[in-house]
Amino acid sequence: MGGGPRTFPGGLSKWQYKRMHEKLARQKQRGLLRHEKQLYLARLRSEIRASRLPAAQPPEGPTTSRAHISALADRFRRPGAEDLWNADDGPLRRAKRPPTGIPPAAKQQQQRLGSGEPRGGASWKDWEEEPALDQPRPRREAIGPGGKGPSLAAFNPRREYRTLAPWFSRWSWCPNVCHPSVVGSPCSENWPFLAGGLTKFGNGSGETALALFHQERLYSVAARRFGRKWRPDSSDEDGEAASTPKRDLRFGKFGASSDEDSDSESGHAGAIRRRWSSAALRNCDMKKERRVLKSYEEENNDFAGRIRELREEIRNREVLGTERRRYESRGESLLTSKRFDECGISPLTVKALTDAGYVQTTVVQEAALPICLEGKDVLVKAKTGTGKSAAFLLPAIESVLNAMKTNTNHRVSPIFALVICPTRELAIQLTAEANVLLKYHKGIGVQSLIGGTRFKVDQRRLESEPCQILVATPGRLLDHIENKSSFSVRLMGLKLLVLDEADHLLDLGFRKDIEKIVDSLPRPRQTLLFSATIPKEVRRVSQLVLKRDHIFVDTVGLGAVETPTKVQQSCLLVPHELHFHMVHHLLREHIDREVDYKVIVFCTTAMVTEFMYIMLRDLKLNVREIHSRKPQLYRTRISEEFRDSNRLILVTSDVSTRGVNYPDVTLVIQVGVPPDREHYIHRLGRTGREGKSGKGIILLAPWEEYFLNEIGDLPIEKYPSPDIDQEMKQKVDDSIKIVDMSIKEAAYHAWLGYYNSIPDVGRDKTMLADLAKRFGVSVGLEKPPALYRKTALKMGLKDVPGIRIRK
Ligand SMILES: Nc1ncnc2c1ncn2[C@@H]1O[C@H](COP(=O)(O)OP(=O)(O)OP(=O)(O)O)[C@@H](O)[C@H]1O
Repeated sequence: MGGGPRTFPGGLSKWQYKRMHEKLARQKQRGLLRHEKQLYLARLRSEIRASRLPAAQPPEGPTTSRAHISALADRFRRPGAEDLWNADDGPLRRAKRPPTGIPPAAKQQQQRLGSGEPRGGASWKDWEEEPALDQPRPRREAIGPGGKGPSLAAFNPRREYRTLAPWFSRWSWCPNVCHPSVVGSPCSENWPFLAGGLTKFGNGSGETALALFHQERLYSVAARRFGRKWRPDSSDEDGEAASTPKRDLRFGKFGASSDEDSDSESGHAGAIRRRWSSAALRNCDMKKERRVLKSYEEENNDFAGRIRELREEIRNREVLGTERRRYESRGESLLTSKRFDECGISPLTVKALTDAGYVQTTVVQEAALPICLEGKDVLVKAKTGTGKSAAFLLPAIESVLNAMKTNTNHRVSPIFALVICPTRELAIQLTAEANVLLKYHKGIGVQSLIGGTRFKVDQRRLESEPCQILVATPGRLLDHIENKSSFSVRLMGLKLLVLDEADHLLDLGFRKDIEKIVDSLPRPRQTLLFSATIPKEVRRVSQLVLKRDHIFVDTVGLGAVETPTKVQQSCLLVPHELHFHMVHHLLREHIDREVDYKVIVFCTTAMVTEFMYIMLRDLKLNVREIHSRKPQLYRTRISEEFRDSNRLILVTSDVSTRGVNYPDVTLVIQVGVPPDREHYIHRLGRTGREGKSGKGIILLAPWEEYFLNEIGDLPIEKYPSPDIDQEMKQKVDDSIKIVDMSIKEAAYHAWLGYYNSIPDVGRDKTMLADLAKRFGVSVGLEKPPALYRKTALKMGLKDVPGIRIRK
């Protein structure tokens, strides 16, 4: 006889029980197959629909190499695209210049101008003469003409880009930068020959010469990507590039994943051209085609046209520059003179906006709305609290209105607009804001799909109530896509996708989920990406979700301060042992000064947040907590309470870092290093919203001071170290004592895990263990609590002195 019980639940015999389970498994399998089939059919239908609407499709068929280069160049010419340069883009091609330091094309241009020849006739070949490709190239001089500064030929982007970028941006925002009156500008100091050349032509021809210079740089990079044949002399001053084996003919540098990079086919006579879909991020969505390289000159002979385009672009930049200066001269007032009724949005939406007190647009709304409403893909960067939410919700509503005109015969309406954001609080807030804007649009519904609620309840709500706009967090959204075929079918009608806090969503933590989600969405759609911070790496990845011809709207500006100017920022260095005392002191001080105080205290982890909350509550402060370990209903209730009240302190973790709009926050305290610069900016951005003033203090232990290098460009002052009187210190110590030992231990473990994940700290495990011990002492632990062996192994902390392992 086999082992195990002889009777099974329901009085079934072993075999009956087994058969019942097999039957259930078969049913499940069938269900899954059915689901897959539905998904497959839905995709087929969408493909067929898309093929019947050729105008809405991304361009098909092989692209010429010229168009490819031109597309690359286009990206580089967009305002703010300077930060797309890779560190290894290589040096510029050597430009042959007369000793006067004036570029040859510029010189000819000058002559043509003198003789009345049109400016647009300058040829690319005039500008540069390339030595024979297989000939050894002369080593470039390090000093520019006249020995005064670096020459164009000596320009090494790896080293010089940081110098050049602010100059470029200043030039791009300031049409007169090359005028003789600004000879002392960075342009003339760093690039005397260029500035000299440009000033001689006055403004207009300076533009052309500079455009040529710009184009030279664009094309040298494009050509370098195009293949070895067009790579310029790679030996730079330190000879590093020359000694490094270069990868040959390769395309698709933008955002190529590592396995794409290691494609062994590259490096042969034919180049592999890769075309990314605008919708999906996976390899399977990539087409490979072989083709023979044409000579570069053959493909680039319409230079007059290119120059005209570049001049057009420069003019646009000047207009944007004027706009920006106007904005700055208003003292960063949030609102512009443009009203919503001039934006081309539906009158019913305008009515709802007026009811909500929105009459004029904010700077970001003024800049982004027309482009979004045109149906273009957009990447928008604007400071925290400047009204980005409305800037994407309004186009979402418009796209639903447009879609509903043609899609009327559905029993359950498709989801036309999908907004994805990283946290539940933000999703709830956006849903509420969208509801306000939809006040007069009967029959259009917005719903949220977030974790922490019951799947079945969500499902019923989605099916029974109107939902043309969906605001979701990635995890729960993916859950529905993977487990509910009818939901995936509804998404097949999608017209607009928005990623709010896009940099965070495209960051490693969320990237996989976002890839899967984007994969399951229809391709002909508009995509909008919004954030207050867009780091360079994310900018590259974002290009895989956006169409090639997307527009980058940057209301912050390259090199400008990314934080609200009216927020006073300071930093306080205090040993760990005094962190909690110091937080209490800062809060007391602020409460005494501000009648209607509203403070957010950010802690590194959920458990440290809980510890801080219990301690401050015991110290009789009016305090609330929100973190990931609290149930969703509780989080929502506290979030609403904090939004609507004053004289309250919210202790929270990173769940409140991004997007959440709590009006009139007077102080933000950040305890410990944030995971990165972006977190610092977003946390700080909870105050000083809508152009109001506020204060931010970051409290660090002396060993955490290294983080200040990451935010060194922000206007942060040193906070004078306050004295904590003995009586207060004793009170805080007493409150620390009353916190439950299990919470203290959990806080220690969480702290250790958090700092272990920060590369700058987690590298040196012995030091980390020592610092964690000090943190443990600061929360009242006499000795560090033991870790599970498995956890210690995972964290690389096994056998590290100071780390105790549970027996
Ligand atoms: N046109 C407008 N007129 C008046 N107030 C506005 C306007 N647009 C937005 N606001 C207000 O500005 C505040 C900030 O808006 P919002 O939350 O959209 O900022 P955000 O840029 O998305 O911030 P974050 O980067 O933190 O997500 C909100 O209180 C909102 O009501």
